[in-house]
Amino acid sequence: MHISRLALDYFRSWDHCVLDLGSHVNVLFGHNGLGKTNIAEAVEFLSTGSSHRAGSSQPLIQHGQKSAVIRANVESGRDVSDPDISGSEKKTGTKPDQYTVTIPAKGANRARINNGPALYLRDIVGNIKTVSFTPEDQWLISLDPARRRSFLDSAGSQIIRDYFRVLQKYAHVSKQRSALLKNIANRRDMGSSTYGPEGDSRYSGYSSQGYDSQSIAQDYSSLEVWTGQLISTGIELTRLRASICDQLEGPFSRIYSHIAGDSQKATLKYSPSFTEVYDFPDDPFSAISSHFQRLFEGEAAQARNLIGPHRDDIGFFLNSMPAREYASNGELWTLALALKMALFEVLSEKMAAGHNERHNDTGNTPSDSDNNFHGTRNKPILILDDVFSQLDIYRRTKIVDFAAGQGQVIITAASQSDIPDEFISGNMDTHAGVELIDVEKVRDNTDDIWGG
Ligand SMILES: Nc1ncnc2c1ncn2[C@@H]1O[C@H](COP(=O)(O)OP(=O)(O)OP(=O)(O)O)[C@@H](O)[C@H]1O
Repeated sequence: MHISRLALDYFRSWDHCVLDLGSHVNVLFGHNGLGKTNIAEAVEFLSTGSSHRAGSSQPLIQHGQKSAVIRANVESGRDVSDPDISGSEKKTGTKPDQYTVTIPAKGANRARINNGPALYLRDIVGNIKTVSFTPEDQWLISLDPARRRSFLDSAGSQIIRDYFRVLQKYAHVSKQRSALLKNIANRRDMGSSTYGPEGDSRYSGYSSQGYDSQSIAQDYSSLEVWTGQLISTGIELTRLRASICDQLEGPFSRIYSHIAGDSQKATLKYSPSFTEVYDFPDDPFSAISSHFQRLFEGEAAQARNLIGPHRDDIGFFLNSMPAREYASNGELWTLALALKMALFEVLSEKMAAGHNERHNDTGNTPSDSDNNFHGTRNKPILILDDVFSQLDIYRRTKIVDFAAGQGQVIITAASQSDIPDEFISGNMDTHAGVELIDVEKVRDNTDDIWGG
């Protein structure tokens, strides 16, 4: 799988840009602040529906614009006999699929494949598989849990088809519930006297001033509804995340030992907020519901959801010791590299399995062109965003070795001298050549030459 052409309109610093990419190594170079990472980020967003640099899609839209658009021609080497993934027409050639994603300042993100119907972003997330290595990886294991959740979400959205939908639903429910808790907290603050209609202890703490018993009852029943939805969606998300961690753990441990030496044992452990999903696997709902009841006073006082998958984490252990507390900087880096490489391996296996399934379904044997494509077709796109200037020679070599013989690789660097020689000279075990892309020239290219 690779992107042969990428076009951006009003995406971050780009007014318009059209960029042709090669099927193997693409080196995007140019001075600081030119927009290289923005290009890599657009590919990441197309793939995962999120960006490791932004908590929402708002910063992706150029200042002052109403929307941003990402378009990509995606070559997946689909057979002539494979159904068109947009469902709109039967393909008769090997034309790429054209993906278009529109990110509006207001309203839901929209997507389209070829001339198919308008879709939601969630309908296409995970179709284009990518794994990004970024300078921020050095903090992935050691700093705040939000980074590890973001990794889990990016991995989950690509490994499990339904993951992104469940994640979006959970985010929505969690936002509604915390807004309601804020209302409750505000109303409680409106006065000091305690109000308890018909002596119902559930309402203790509510103020009687400016807040009638009907509103209190309404708040309370809304809270029960949102709590129920938070629990059921949260259980679903927890189970999906547990499955993602299960799938990553084996490759992660093996790859870490391969890099750091056989005596070094690294493990990872999913640490869900809803521990009840493990403690009461048959019926976690009632146990979590009781937990929420016990937390009500705290939630109302702090006006936020105190438990749920938005508090999840992954623990990393090195020789049974928690890596956050014991690992050296170098080891933390290596753990992150091994984690990303493990994701790459899991995604490659999924792609190969999907490819074989399609052939089994159609009864077709792979064509010659398919066999030629096979090496890159079943590999995610590898994004190496400004990593080489940050890495020591040992880890640089590990990444170079890893990228050799993979599918499409998109590398960004401020200077060509940051790129290891192996990439520039193209003497790796490559399927195609190396494209050197001067981003300054891309910036100059504002004509709309998108041809599809
Ligand atoms: N929403 C936005 N609207 C306009 N400009 C933006 C927006 N978001 C980011 N930028 C600009 O994009 C530029 C950064 O681009 P990017 O991070 O891609 O640079 P880079 O070429 O990767 O640089 P470096 O080599 O320093 O990493 C900054 O000048 C920033 O101000």
